[in-house]
Amino acid sequence: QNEVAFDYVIAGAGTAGLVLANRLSANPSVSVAVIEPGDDVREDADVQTVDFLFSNFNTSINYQYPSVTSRALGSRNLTYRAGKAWGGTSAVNGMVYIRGDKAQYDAWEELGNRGWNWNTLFASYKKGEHFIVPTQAQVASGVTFDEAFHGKAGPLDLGFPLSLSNGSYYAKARATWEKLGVQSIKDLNGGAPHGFVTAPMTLDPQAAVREDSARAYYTPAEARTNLKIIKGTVKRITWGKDAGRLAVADGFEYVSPSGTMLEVRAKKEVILSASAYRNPLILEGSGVGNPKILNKLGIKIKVKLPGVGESLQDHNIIAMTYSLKEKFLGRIPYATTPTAHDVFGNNTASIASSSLGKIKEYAKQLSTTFDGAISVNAIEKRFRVQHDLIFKKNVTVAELFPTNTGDGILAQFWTSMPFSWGNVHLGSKDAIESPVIVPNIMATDFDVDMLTAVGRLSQQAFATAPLSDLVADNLTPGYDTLPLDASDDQWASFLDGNVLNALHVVGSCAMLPVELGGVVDEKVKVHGTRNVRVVDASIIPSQLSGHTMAPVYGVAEKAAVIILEGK
Ligand SMILES: Cc1cc2nc3c(=O)[nH]c(=O)nc-3n(C[C@H](O)[C@H](O)[C@H](O)COP(=O)(O)OP(=O)(O)OC[C@H]3O[C@@H](n4cnc5c(N)ncnc54)[C@H](O)[C@@H]3O)c2cc1C
Repeated sequence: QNEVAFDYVIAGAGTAGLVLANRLSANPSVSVAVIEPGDDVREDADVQTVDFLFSNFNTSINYQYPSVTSRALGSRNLTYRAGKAWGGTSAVNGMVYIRGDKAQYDAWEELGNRGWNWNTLFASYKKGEHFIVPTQAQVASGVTFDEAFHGKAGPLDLGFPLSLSNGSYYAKARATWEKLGVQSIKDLNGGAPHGFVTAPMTLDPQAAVREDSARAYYTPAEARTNLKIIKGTVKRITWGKDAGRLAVADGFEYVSPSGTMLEVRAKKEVILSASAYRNPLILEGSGVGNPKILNKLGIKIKVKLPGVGESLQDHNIIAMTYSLKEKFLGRIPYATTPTAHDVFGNNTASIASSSLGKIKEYAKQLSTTFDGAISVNAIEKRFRVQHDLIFKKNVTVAELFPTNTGDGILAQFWTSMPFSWGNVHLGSKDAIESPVIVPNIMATDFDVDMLTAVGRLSQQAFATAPLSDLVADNLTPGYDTLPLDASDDQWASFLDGNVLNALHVVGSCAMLPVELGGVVDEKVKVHGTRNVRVVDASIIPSQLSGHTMAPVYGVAEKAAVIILEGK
């Protein structure tokens, strides 16, 4: 029992982990095991429902990781969440599927990852996707789409809920956004998401069931005898004999549900797909990371890799609530994705130039936050690429996404490419369940200005006809607290008390060259190792607009091909 061997052993049966499990085990002569602490929840009613309203929060299938307190947030701490189940976070998330801008993917290649660009990822997306063509009734309720952007033969169902709101919300929101200069677009998943549109979701519309990675990728592979999910929590990588200067993994040590420590052997490779929060903990526990941190924790160094756990990037989110004069039934998944110009208007050029002038200062600050783990120059290079995306390549910089609460609208909005990044590390040698997360959000004036401007745009939309015709009142924070003409100071204090992490976390094991703070190379292999790969949100090197689940599926599809090539 203690010495089972498989070709590939994957830590985590989450969003990415089960894509790999399916693709790697497609060949019956390749054996694959996945170690996962969560359960099979494919028949759990709270998971299946497509009426996501945070129903899984604070349940046993939802990790809640408190961050350290943050001075920039008036000493609040934040809660980071993720799914603990087969399917991982895809089993508990909001199901909204948005890929982001072409130029954001091309930047991955510009940063040193050959072959990782929009064109290759677009092909991976389509390979994984089973697009369900909307019904006439859905089209009548505002669904538009471009079939050329979608795959038809993949395992992942993508569609629109049948319970789309049939009231006047869509038409009014669309007209208001057009009045504000944001045009409606047909489909936001072709690399050009700028506009207003109904967003697709990972679901089976007819059955009204969530499509998570367990249903999409594990169910069709379940009968394979060469694929096994083992219940347990990976603690560390076990090492064999080095191959020259490269460390060689020979398996994982993991904790069984009864608390026994067991081992599983990997004949070829181990793969970490345990999330952006947990992969750094497994690497550090295995001696891969920043020597300063490992020494403090009393962990023997196997591979020096200072980028492990750094550059954790999220979106910064705020929600306001509005009561409506009419009640709507059903979902209103309408995304508005503005560019910097939509957000800053005539101030765009001056904000572009003042923030560019401060880039070095931002990089210095962040390098200090990271205790020098990534150099000022490396961060500055990454920031310049991001700044160009925002101001030269005109990618979308924010998203405004309403949710129908039944009584009114939860108007969420977030910024997509902040310059304040955090980190996540192991707190003590054995604390593999408890990431120490430093959020460091809102640490630059640019991030505050950007979220303020997006917030003003959101307020303006709800105050502009014809959408405003539906609005009865702004319930939170209320116009007394934050009037339509609120000053910068009023906004700053509102943000201090209310900004949250959007749970779109990437970057803690970034796919980048070592000099830029990278953890894996373009073959998704941990630098300095021969056979340790990382595949999930943690390797995404720079933030995308939209959400993170779609990118994780695309990344995992592409990574599976690379792994099978064996390079
Ligand atoms: C509440 C919420 C709502 C969201 N809504 C959306 C949305 O609408 N659209 C969108 O695109 N994105 C959304 N996201 C984000 C998105 O779902 C995630 O970015 C994405 O699913 C992450 O995939 P992953 O493979 O990186 O990690 P996960 O899917 O989290 O998989 C990690 C897996 O590893 C397991 N694991 C953890 N530790 C260990 C260990 N030590 N050993 C073995 N296994 C381990 C976990 O149990 C889990 O199954 C949301 C996130 C949250 C939390």
